[in-house]
Amino acid sequence: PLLRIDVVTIFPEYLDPLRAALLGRAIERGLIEVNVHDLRDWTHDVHRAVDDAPYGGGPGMVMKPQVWGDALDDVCDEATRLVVPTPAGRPFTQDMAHAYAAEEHLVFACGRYEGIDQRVIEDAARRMPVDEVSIGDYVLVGGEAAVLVIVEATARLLPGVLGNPVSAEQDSFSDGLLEGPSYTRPEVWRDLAVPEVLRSGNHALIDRWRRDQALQRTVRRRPELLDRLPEGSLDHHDLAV
Ligand SMILES: OB(O)c1ccc2cc[nH]c2c1
Repeated sequence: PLLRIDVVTIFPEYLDPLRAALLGRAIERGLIEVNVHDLRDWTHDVHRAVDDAPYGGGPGMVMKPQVWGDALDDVCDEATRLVVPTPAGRPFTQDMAHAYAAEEHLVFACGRYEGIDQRVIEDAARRMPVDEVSIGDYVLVGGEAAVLVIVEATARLLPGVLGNPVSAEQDSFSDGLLEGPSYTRPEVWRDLAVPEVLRSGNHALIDRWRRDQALQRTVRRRPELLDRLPEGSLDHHDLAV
């Protein structure tokens, strides 16, 4: 496969959606290999315990290092990049999705409770690249949903996974602006008409209109993205928006 993915979790069924739809077909076609492992297969006790009380006190439980260490010893190999979703992680971005799409083997460690004993990450980092990654400024109950997001954003960049190949430059966020509105038939729907310009056939005008819409939307919803635009990417038309 172009990319091998292993996921370690106490809720393997949470990753079933990876086998549906487009990604499912890419797996069937051998473009991507996805293996999901139940962390409890590496527990040592009759209770199959994966968590314990936190040193220093505080609420909740922490996931045991021994269990994670044994699991990652079996699942990771020389080509692995280990990805650990956590609210305390580096923000996951489209650039990181491209970097992950270029990897050979990704292993995702899904935390639950208050997270995984930090020594698991420290120990792994002695042998392989490790990324602690956040998919956004909100807190989930576990890393599994974050893995679904990261895998989808990464796999769609692989050649052959999507029907129409994703041209990176057409991808939203690639010109640094948000995508503007899209329309299809009928021309009028619930007394709402499609903007005239889109039916004009004047493609220079249409491109200009679309860029204006993208700019206006970005100014309104994500003004901070404008600071990150490469120098000179806004022309005098844009600045008039
Ligand atoms: O919001 B998150 O990205 C996230 C990731 C992992 C865990 C583990 C316990 N809560 C979590 C939240």
